Amino acid sequence: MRGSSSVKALFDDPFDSVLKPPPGETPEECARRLSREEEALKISMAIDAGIKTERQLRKKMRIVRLLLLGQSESGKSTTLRQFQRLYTPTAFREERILWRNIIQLNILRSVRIILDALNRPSSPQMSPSTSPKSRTRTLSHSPRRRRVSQFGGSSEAEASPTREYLAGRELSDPETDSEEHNRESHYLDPTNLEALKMRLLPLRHIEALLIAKLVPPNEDEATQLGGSSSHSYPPSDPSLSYRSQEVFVRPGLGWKGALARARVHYPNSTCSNESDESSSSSTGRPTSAGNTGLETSDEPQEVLNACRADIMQLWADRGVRELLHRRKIKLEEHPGFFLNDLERVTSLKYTPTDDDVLKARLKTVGVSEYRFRMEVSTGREIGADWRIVDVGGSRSQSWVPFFDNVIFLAPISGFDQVLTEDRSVNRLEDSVLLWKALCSNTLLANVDLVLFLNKCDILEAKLKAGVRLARYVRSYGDRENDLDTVSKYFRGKFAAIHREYSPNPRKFYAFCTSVTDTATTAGIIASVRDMVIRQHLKQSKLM
Ligand SMILES: Nc1nc2c(ncn2[C@@H]2O[C@H](COP(=O)(O)OP(=O)(O)OP(=O)(O)O)[C@@H](O)[C@H]2O)c(=O)[nH]1
Ligand SMILES: [Mg+2]
Repeated sequence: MRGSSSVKALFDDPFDSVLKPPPGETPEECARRLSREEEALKISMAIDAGIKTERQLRKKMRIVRLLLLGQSESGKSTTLRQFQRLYTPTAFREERILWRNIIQLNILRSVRIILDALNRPSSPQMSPSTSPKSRTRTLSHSPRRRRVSQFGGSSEAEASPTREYLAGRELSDPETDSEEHNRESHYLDPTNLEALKMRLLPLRHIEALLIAKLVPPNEDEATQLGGSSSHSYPPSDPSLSYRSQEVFVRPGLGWKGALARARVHYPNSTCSNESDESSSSSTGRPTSAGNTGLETSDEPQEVLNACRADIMQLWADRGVRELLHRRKIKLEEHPGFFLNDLERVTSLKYTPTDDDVLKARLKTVGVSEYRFRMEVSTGREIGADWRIVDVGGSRSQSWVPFFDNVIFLAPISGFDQVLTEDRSVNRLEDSVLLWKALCSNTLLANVDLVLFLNKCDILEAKLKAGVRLARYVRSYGDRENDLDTVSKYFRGKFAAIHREYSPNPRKFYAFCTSVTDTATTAGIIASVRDMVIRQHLKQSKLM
């Protein structure tokens, strides 16, 4: 069968009929035809040569592949944004407006944390009625649990949380009392507090609206509410599970596109006062209705603007500050904290600045690759095409093993904090373990590692506020408790691990960074870029 079909194929060659000379061709016609064919062949060969040259050029222009690693909240996506800001400034500027929705979500999260603290009874050991300081002089406290709505709306307005709030009036705390803040702040009257909480109910609707806007329809799993962050260490109160969920995106779903396109229709848009914990995030999630939605695209900003005075009053309230302090909730240290910028960020004409975009928090889950060609000339043409891979931080080490360069981010300010995903693990300890695993990875044996000892600004603020590193890192001993000494100490420790665990001797670059700071980070990123390009040139044997 096979033989007969191949013989048949020879006779049926479609080229035969097309290429054979036309019947009755004269010698002159034949000469003209051959000349035309020769010309066509020359053109075809020129095109082939062009393609070959272009291929060779592309081969020469190596693609820079850079991997960002580090635990969740270490600053990987922020570092990526810094690259974008520096080397694709036009795209970065154009996308700034899309971050407004993320910043709105960040504000809503902060407000939710405060309201949850107000609505939620504390654990017995944290309550003022049982804390040693207050045992003799506060109101009695019932730890009975109640159902509360996400944004206020307590069904038992006079239950224990309000009492705890009131109890704060009778307590004095040296840390909060001495602050300048106390001169201006005062305690809200309980009735006013309840009224304020009610006025903030529309925020619940707005949060659901924004989540729907962020995620296209039918992709419910793409954006979820994850755990809380920035718990103090050691975890003194296991019941401190205030609802501080966080929105996160999976890569490749184009959340920016979704934000740019979506108008949202919320079927039951009245703000109910029912106490349903799950209503805003999952079951009550509004559905996107493309551009036919009822809401204006600016509705979240309008609502935030209308609630601005109330949010400011809530945040300035002395009772709230004391309650948060007792619960060890350091809101200012949470990523995406904008409550001190409310006047500006809730104005109707607000457009995020570069700094706002870097400060905003949007958790990444999974592995996302950002491809770009540097808009800004680097002085060398080679290595203009970059692929930066941002591995959504988790403690799992499922990162892609083959990369030319790796930046590892260790947020050294986390020495007194625990991980969001495992509250029994200290953040610094986790970073050290990840670094050790990275250094000893044989697949990355020939890759030079870059270490960013990140969040140095937060570290400095902590040290200046009197938090002693030696309390958490015993080996630190009685060295000076200042940024310079502490960062040198950390650098030495990380360098020693690198030396000990690297399969082969290799170079090691360490920088103390605050990647939200544009001025200092620009220089560091330029050095990293040059270093990465140099390495590629070396690998291409061009140097
Ligand atoms: N103050 C300060 N904030 C920082 C610094 N680096 C990052 N942040 C903030 O910390 C938060 C977390 O940073 P991300 O870049 O989202 O962290 P990530 O490593 O990508 O985290 P995942 O997406 O969970 O893996 C953001 O709100 C940043 O603005 C820093 O050096 N200083
Ligand atoms: Mg990220």
